[in-house]
Amino acid sequence: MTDPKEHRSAQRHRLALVGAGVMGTNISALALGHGLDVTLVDVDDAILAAARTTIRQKLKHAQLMGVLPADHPRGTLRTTTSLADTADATTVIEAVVEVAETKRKVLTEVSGLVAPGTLLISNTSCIPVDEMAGWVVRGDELVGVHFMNPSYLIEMVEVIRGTATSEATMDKVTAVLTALGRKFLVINDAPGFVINRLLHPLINRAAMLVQEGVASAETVDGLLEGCLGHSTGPLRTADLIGIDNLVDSLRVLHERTGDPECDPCDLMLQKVRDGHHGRKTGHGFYDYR
Ligand SMILES: NC(=O)c1ccc[n+]([C@@H]2O[C@H](COP(=O)([O-])OP(=O)(O)OC[C@H]3O[C@@H](n4cnc5c(N)ncnc54)[C@H](O)[C@@H]3O)[C@@H](O)[C@H]2O)c1
Repeated sequence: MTDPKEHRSAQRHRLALVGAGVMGTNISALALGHGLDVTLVDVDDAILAAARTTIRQKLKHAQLMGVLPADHPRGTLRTTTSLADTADATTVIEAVVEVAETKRKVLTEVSGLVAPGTLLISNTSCIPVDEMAGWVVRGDELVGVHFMNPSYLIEMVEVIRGTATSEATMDKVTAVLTALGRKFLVINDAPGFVINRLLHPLINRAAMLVQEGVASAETVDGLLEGCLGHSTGPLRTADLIGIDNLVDSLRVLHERTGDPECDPCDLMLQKVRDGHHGRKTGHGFYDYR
């Protein structure tokens, strides 16, 4: 049975999510499944209609996998194209594309709309929190939370504390992540944080091996799964993340670290030009059609 205290705690949070793509739909399903009401914002109604279908499928999947609180009443989903509808949220999660200019616009506008004390989370993959803190009205209320994909299946998240992030903000993010049933580890700020500073160059290198004809995608993944115990190889992971998002994230990393391993390889760039972005378009390193 649902613990009434747990349910009341979920009702205390009003979540707004900006960006209804791969991660916006993942985090919405996680939140709704844990009883939190969600306002989901994106730029047009067609994206929001597709997102509603995806969220329904993800909730069904999460339920079948037994990862949602049993008998927990679901939260309510509201979708909108107006950022002004984030104004009454207690927490806003930004999950738009990994392009600094887009994140800057959204974060600046949202931070001007919400009341002081509203928790601002960015689901950034690589853009440092300190960089984003300069774009918002109250940098101490911003924190990075790197939710994993699929968000409802992977319990652990990476929390990035910026230089300005206050203790009160850390208390609020702890409360939200607890309501979402997530475990977390806190790290200091840096481009790509821990996970993507390690994962993204690995994926780039794996794609380079395919590009150079050393091995097929299946073989690269098969070796990392069979020899190193990865649950899914780097190229299947690339298809799940979205190759367009990976290329954007690698560019962010390359610009900010100068690491040549983060310069996106030709094969990934070609896949983006061809519209082969991975699972979300039906084709990437593998065919899903
Ligand atoms: N894909 C992953 O596995 C993954 C994992 C962790 C973190 N992230 C990060 O999460 C964020 C979102 O990634 P994604 O994979 O969901 O990207 P996506 O491309 O699937 O979705 C991004 C969404 O943002 C929307 N958007 C763009 N500009 C907007 C605006 N001004 N207002 C409202 N919505 C806007 C787009 O229409 C799109 O629906 C990125 O920062 C990414 O790096 C991604």
